[in-house]
Amino acid sequence: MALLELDGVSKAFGSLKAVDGVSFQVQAGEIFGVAGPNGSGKSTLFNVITGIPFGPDKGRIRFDGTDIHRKSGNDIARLGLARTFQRETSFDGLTVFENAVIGAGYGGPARKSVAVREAAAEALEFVGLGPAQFGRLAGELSVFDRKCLMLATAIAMEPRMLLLDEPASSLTKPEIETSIGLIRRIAGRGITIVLIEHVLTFLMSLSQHLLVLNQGTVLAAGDPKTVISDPRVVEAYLGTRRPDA
Ligand SMILES: Nc1ncnc2c1ncn2[C@@H]1O[C@H](COP(=O)(O)OP(=O)(O)OP(=O)(O)O)[C@@H](O)[C@H]1O
Repeated sequence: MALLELDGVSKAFGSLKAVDGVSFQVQAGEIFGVAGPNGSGKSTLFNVITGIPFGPDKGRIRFDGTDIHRKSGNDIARLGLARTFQRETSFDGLTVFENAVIGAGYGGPARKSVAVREAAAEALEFVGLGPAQFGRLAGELSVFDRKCLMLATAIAMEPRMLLLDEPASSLTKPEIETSIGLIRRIAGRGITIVLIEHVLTFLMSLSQHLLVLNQGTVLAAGDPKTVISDPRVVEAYLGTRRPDA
């Protein structure tokens, strides 16, 4: 059974159909890539799946067999579905450790405070933010470290599925390489990953399945190599150029 199933999901802003009748399935254990030109509806898709900040207008979304399209973001997170955001998002006036503690306390079944603190510390060290960083204010971190903190906060929730919205944006090439390794290690923890990314090489090196959105609808989906060779994808994504970057 698929871990995540979307069936005819739509979200409009006034007359703009940002997501328009989208259907797909994500299997447990895979890394599933989502690509598409600017404004094609990728982030809106994540918003409606997670209910943060809004759910869909129409359609059905099932997570591990449970209908989630009418649930609150809070309830969806507690079922084991976490997300990160395109922009580095943290409580900048709190420390690195306090941010991760919020994630650890938010998801999963109620845990004792010692277990919450252990989960927070483990998640931070997992992403490379060691104890020396725990007391720093989140707002003082570099872009890369803030992205790592956002990942740690999500991992600390111990989700079954993690939705990553452009984790490589604003990163240098070496940082992108580190991120690829980190995402593989997150998948290695048994967390199913859905990944939005503009950098196609990043998506290609990580994804077992690839879906391309265009103007809110699914343009192509399937094996990544087949999908990026599809002439409709080449045209929609990069004009007449081959999508090689
Ligand atoms: N809250 C909102 N209110 C009004 N319009 C919105 C809102 N959020 C998104 N849109 C519009 O919906 C469309 C899809 O936006 P979305 O951010 O989902 O695209 P995207 O594929 O993630 O784009 P990008 O790659 O640039 O991040 C765009 O036309 C956008 O302007």
